Amino acid sequence: MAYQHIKMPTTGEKITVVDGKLHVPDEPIVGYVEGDGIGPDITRACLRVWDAAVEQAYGGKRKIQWCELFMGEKAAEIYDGNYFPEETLEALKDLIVSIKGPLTTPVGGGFRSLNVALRQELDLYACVRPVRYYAGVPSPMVHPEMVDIVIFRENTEDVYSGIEYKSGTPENEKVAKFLREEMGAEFFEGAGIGIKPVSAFGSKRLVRKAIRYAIDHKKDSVTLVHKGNIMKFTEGAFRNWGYEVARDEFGDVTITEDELYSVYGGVQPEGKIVIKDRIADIIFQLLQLRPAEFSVLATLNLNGDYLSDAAAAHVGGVGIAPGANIADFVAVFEATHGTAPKYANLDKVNPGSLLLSGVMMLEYMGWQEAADLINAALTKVIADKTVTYDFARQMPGAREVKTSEFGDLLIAKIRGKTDELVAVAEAHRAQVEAEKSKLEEQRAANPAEAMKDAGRQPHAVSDIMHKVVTVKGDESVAEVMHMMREARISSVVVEPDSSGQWGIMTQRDVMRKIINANRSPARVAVNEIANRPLIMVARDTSLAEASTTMVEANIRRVVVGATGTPVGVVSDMDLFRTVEEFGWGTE
Ligand SMILES: NC(=O)C1=CN([C@@H]2O[C@H](COP(=O)(O)OP(=O)(O)OC[C@H]3O[C@@H](n4cnc5c(N)ncnc54)[C@H](OP(=O)(O)O)[C@@H]3O)[C@@H](O)[C@H]2O)C=CC1
Ligand SMILES: O=C(O)CCC(=O)C(=O)O
Ligand SMILES: [Mg+2]
Repeated sequence: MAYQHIKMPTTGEKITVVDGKLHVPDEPIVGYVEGDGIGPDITRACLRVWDAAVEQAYGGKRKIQWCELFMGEKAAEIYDGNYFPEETLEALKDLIVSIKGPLTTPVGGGFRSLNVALRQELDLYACVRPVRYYAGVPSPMVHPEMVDIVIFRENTEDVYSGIEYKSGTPENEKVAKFLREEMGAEFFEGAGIGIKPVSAFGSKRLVRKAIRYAIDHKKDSVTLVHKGNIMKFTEGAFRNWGYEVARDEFGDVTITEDELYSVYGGVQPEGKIVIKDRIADIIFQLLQLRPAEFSVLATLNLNGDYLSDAAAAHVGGVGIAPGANIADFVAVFEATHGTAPKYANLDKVNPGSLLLSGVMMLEYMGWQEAADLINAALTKVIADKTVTYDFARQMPGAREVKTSEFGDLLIAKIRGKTDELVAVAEAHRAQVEAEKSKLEEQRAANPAEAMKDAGRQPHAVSDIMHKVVTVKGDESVAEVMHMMREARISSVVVEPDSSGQWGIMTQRDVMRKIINANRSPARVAVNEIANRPLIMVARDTSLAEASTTMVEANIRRVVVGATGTPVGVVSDMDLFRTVEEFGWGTE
């Protein structure tokens, strides 16, 4: 394509997709947009640091060929009032990987957000925002080092879809009339109306990406964040679709939080990722008070927007909060913050957020060595207490430096010794791991307590069931009695007989059919005294329904089945204990 104002570098090659994988040449052409407000200041500093890191890491063998693209106020000047020229969109698609500074959006009127438009036009459906602690960064938290999360925010739907009808317009009146007269909705006269579309397609592809990330980066959990108690068919559906993706597409590597307690006694099995969910309001508190319990969060668009700025505050603020907008391959990296107009052109703000977005970009390109150098240098410069105003005002004894000076200091570190810096990063990782192991030990020692602690109330049999122990029908009762005593269990499930019926043998059966009958357990096969057919209930059976089943069938335990196979058992004692522990009923 012949560009009007974009100047493609004459050296370097474009990044391509070959056999479903990103192919990055040694001199890739990468797009960048300066952005508005503080954008030019931070972009200028970062370009120098990224180049220095690449040069240092690869001794000149690799080099990024930058191509400036135009959006926002600079574009409007060059393209005669057009803030988002068509050729910028084409170049972003063509170059595949780009990075951008923040862009201004007017509030309450004016043009729609260019940032949101960009994400929708390129279908950059995942907004990925890591939030982690760099040693020495000022924080209002007691243990900021425990914050190590990655937010996967759905980036194309929700209330950001732009389906809004301004109060007083004919369109608003038409929609209001339809909602009132045909849908029976009630709301105040003259209300502005916004629509919140959330689809299975949009939700599932986002959660799929989050789970794949968790697998690739060995993360231990993915938390679905939603306000599904209130917005049942949008936020609640997002949660349900998230669990569906995990179960249907990643069933071999994921377990639910329910199963963590009910099947695995709180001990996370090796290689399995726990899928859990939390309601959106409480997640803000949980991230502050119990950050070690979270690693990957999957959120809808609005919740993710709020949560990423709030989470950033735990580890130094938005000045150090990076992000990426990613489709299947095309990716546009950008800071979490905006244009901070009061600081524009003062050479004052922290370039850390854009800088670390560039680190994510280098990782996306597979240039990990350059990314590591920047991470390490940043840790060291912060440890030296030479920081921009935002950190300096919170760090006693710090020396405030300008944006450009901060860049110079980073470059000096990148060109200096880095072993020491890498050791700091590793020590941090070890500390986070140790905290997670401690939590796991606590969960395993007392799952009910951990469940209560995590704010979870058991509702269904799957929340409180124990894993079933299965025996063969031709084993002798004596052998199975030994095993039951050692394992401290009061029942076993018996494999299907010739007619395909599962059975159960309990301590009570041994009392009634062996001891009372004066028979020798060594001479009797389990099949002879097992009860068939087995009464099985589904995993989502409520505790009240399970209790009714036990009372009506005059049995003391129910077996929980999934697709016809027993997976757990719940006894009357389990119900008793749960009610005693967690309380029950509303009257
Ligand atoms: N992706 C994008 O392009 C985004 C664009 N925006 C747009 O940006 C404009 C301004 O939004 P606003 O709500 O003020 O939010 P901003 O994120 O631009 O700024 C809010 C405050 O955050 C702090 N801050 C932001 N960036 C930095 C930095 N690099 N270093 C240190 N501190 C920083 C400053 O805090 P303090 O005052 O305490 O020093 C600043 O006043 C709006 O038009 C908005 O639509 C907003 C978010 C994202
Ligand atoms: O587009 C904007 O102006 C704001 C977007 C935003 O806040 C975000 O993506 O985090
Ligand atoms: Mg935001």
